[in-house]
Amino acid sequence: MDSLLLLLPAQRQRHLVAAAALAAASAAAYLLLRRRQRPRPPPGPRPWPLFGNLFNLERPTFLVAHSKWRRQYGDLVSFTFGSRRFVILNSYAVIKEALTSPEWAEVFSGRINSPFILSMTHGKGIVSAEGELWREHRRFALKVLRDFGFARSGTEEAIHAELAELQQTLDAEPAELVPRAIANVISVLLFNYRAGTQDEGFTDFMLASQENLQGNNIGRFIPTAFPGLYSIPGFMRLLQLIGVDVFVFKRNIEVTHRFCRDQIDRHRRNLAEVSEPADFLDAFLLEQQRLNSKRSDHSFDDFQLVRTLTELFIAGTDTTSNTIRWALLYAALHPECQDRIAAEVEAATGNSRLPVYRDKKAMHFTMAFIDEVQRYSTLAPFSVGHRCTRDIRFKGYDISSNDLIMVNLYGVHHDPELWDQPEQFRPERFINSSGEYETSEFLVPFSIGKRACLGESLARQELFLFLSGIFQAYRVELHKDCYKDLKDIEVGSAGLVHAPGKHQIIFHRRAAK
Ligand code: HEM
Repeated sequence: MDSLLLLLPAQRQRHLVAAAALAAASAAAYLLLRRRQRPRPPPGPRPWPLFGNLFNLERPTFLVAHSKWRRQYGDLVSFTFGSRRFVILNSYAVIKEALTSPEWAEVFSGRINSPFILSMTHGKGIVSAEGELWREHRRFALKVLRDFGFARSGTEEAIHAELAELQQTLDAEPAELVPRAIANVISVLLFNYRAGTQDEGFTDFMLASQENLQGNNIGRFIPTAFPGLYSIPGFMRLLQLIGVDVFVFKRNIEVTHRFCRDQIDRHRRNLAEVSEPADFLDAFLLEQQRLNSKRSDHSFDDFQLVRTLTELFIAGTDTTSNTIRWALLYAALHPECQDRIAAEVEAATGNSRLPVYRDKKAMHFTMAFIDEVQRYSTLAPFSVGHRCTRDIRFKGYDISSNDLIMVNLYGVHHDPELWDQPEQFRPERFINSSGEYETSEFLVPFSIGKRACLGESLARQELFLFLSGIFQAYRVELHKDCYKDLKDIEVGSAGLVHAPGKHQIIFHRRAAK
């Protein structure tokens, strides 16, 4: 080869050597670039072909992610389920950076883009919407609900109507009555509709919402986790036929949509007589009417309304009522807490009236107890799934816009670097050295950033009024047969909502002093 080269004129020799060097450099650069460009997802357990990490998903995953995976892989973890990758934001620092920093907050504000979910939601509503549609309707909902008195007396009135009834009846049918009372509060705000216990349509609506938030049957995740299988015509029906209930989510959504459509029809029939909106639905229809008279290309259409009502109802019922279930459970396990709350209510009200929201200023222990319940139980352990609106490189790892982002709020609330003995239930951690209630930056049950819970002020008001009102009237006890299952009760469900396991609370009426 060398001798052949020497036969060529000197200039040709130089050209050939230069060309060979160039080719070698290009090949090296190409290989390096390919290596660089191969996506580098956050670390996590090794996936199996086809199934991903299905077999690594010990339940409940949020407990594992917080303790085992964080130790093994760190603050950013990924795993796959089917063909979808999940990325867990696994520490407070990473969550704060992703959801609130000017650089990342907007990018991390997307929602899941699964074709199955989109076939039901069409990307409408607030929870499921993205971009300008989401911003416009989040703003509208916040304004309307604030006008109706989120955190003001309008809501207090609706809560008091339920509370007064609970104080009379709770010892009769407790498991059924608290969720119904909470559902009625949001129903009055949305539809100006308060359901009785015999209202079957409302009960179906409640149960369908409940099942979609709490259910953890694996079948319902299949169409989202395996979009490829979902798009094979008839495959989902085949799974359904062999007993895998892939359509439970869809059936429940249809029940909730039907209920909302009936409410819309009822309101529309009376709209001509409405000058001041009595509820959210009226306010939306009036806005729709106003926009219709100006232009046709607005986003206040009927399906957007159906989705918004459904989402507000679902988001506003099971969340608050399960937080109250956790609170009653911990109060039963720590009886001194309920006595201290009852004493604070008595000092504030003389037990001659129901508690009002401004009483909270003097009820330090009650506020600390509620914070501790929210920390310890963490009702939405992984928040609601987010998505990045574009492919990004974040903290040295690649995250695709198709990845589902899980925000490990449970991990934050049980992080030993942030809390002293986090596995102990201890409301006093929220009482400062002056004996006053003081919350913590690290308590984030409603999440943080642009997507943070829209109903936070309503939820806070409900938790305070319902709990202080219940302990004003009752002392609670866990049924003695439940103690043997206490561990399972406390681990609870592993759906979107973390609900306590099945148990029974007994209500004893407090003796009037
Ligand atoms: C104790 C009760 C509640 C808890 C713990 C809770 C928690 C949460 C969490 C963690 C999120 C997800 C935030 C995110 O994606 O980063 C959320 C979103 C949301 N919540 Fe709540 N929530 C509660 C009550 C309510 C109530 C009463 C309403 C009723 C109006 C409500 C309406 C919403 C809505 C509409 C969203 C979606 C916001 C958006 O996507 O822009 N929530 N909530």
